[in-house]
Amino acid sequence: MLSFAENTFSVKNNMKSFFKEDPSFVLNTNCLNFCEHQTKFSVRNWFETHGKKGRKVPRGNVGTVFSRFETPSNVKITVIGGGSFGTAMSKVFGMKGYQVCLLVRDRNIVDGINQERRNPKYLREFTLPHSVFATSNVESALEGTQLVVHALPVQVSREVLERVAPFIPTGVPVLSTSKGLEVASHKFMFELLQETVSNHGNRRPLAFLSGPSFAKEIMQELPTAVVVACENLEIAGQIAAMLSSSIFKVFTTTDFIGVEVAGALKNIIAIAAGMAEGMGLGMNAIAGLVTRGCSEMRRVAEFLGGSSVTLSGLSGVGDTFLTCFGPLSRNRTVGYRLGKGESLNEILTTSQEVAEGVATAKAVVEWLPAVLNTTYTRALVRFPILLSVAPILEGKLTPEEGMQQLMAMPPTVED
Ligand SMILES: NC(=O)C1=CN([C@@H]2O[C@H](COP(=O)(O)OP(=O)(O)OC[C@H]3O[C@@H](n4cnc5c(N)ncnc54)[C@H](O)[C@@H]3O)[C@@H](O)[C@H]2O)C=CC1
Ligand SMILES: O=C(CO)COP(=O)(O)O
Repeated sequence: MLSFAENTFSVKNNMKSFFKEDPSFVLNTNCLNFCEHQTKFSVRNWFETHGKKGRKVPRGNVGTVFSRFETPSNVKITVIGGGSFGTAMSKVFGMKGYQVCLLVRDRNIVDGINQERRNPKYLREFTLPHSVFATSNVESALEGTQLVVHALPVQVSREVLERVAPFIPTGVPVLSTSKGLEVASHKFMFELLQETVSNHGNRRPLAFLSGPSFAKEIMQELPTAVVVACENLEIAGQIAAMLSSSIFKVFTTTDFIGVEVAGALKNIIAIAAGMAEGMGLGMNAIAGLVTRGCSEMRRVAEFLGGSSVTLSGLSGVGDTFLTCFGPLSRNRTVGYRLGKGESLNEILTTSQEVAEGVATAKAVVEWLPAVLNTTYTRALVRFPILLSVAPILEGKLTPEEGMQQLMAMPPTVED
C-alpha cells in the first residue's frame, strides 16, 4: 500500500502530466475527417430545426490564421471586457508572453492596470503580467490584433460588438467566453456574434471557450481545464495552444452548439441548486435537481443539433457541477439568497458582478416553448427545472411553491 506521502506525490505527478499533455492541435487526417463529418451533421440538424425561422450557423472558416512559429511577444491579443473574466483571460495570455490589450470603458480600470498592474474593481488582490495593458480606445485596442477575446455580459454584448466590429481586422478570430441567451432576441452568443462581427461577408472565425473556470481560481494560478469550440478544428487547436500552460489545460471540439447551450443553461440549474441549498432541502434534493437539470440541458442541446458527448464534458456537466456546488458561483449565490428569503431586487442591488442565469432564465421561458412549438404548460412537463426558475425570480412563485411544483410532476421514464 502507498504511504500518504507517496500517494500525494503520484497524485501531483498525474496532475502535472494531465496539464502538460500537448493540446490536440496536430491532428491526424482521420480524426479531422471524422470531426468535419460531425460538424456537418450538427449543422444539418440545426438547419432542419431552424432553417424556416431564418436562423443561420456561424460561417467564418478562413483556414489557418496564426503562424505556428510566431513568438508570443510579437502577437497582439485584444480582450474586450474588464470584469472578472476579462481580467482572468488577460492573465492567462499575459503569462504566456502575448501582448495583451484589455479594452475597458472605465477610466479607473485603465489607470489601475497600466500604473499598478491590477484591476482596481475586479479581483484587485491579484497582479497582472507586465505584457498586459489597458485602454478605452477601441481603434488602438484592435489595431494589428491577431485574436479578439470577448468577455462581456451577454445582455450588453450586441451593443458593444456592433460598435467594435468595424475595427476588428477581417480574418481575425473572435473567441467568446460569455455564457447566456440574449433576452431581447432569444439568441445564443454564436448567433449574436454571427450577426455582429462575422456578417456581410466579413469572415472572422468564431470560437467559444467554456468549462469549469472561476475567474478567481484562474487568477490564483490553480489548475483549470476548459474546452474551445470552433467549427474549424484547426483554429480551435491553435487557440488551445496559445492558451495552454502547466496550469491551463485546453481541450477542443467542433460542437459549438453543445458548448454554447450548456454554458447558457447551466446557470439556470445553478440558481435552482443554490435555492434548494438556501431552503435547507438536503443533499438528496440538490443532487436530484442537478442531475435532472443536466438531463434537460442535454435534451435542449441535442434538439438544436449539439452532441450528448459535449454535454457530458467540461462545458456540460463539468461547468454545471462547478456552478451548482462551487461557493464562488454568482448564480448559485443568487439562488441561495432567494432560498433564504431575499427578493431578487435585494440580491441584485447588493451584487457587483453579473449572474447570467437571471436573464437567461427569463429568455428561456419565452424561447423554449416557442422553439418546441408548444405552450409553456406543456413544455413545463418536459423541462420543469429550466422553466420554473424564471417565475420564482419574478416573484410569481415562491421557492417553496416551485419545489412543490417539481415534486408534483407526473412520474415519467428517466430519459
Ligand atoms: N467570472 C467568471 O468566473 C466567469 C465568467 N464567465 C462569463 O464571462 C462573461 C463576463 O462575466 P464577468 O467578467 O464575470 O462579469 P463581471 O460582472 O465581472 O464584469 C462585467 C464587465 O462588463 C462591463 N460592462 C458592463 N456593461 C458594459 C457596457 N455596456 N459596455 C462596456 N462594458 C460593460 C463592466 O464594466 C464589467 O467590467 C459572462 O457571460 C460570464 O458568464 C465565464 C467563465 C467564468
Ligand atoms: O461560469 C462560471 C465558471 O465556469 C462562473 O459561474 P458564475 O457566473 O455562476 O460565477
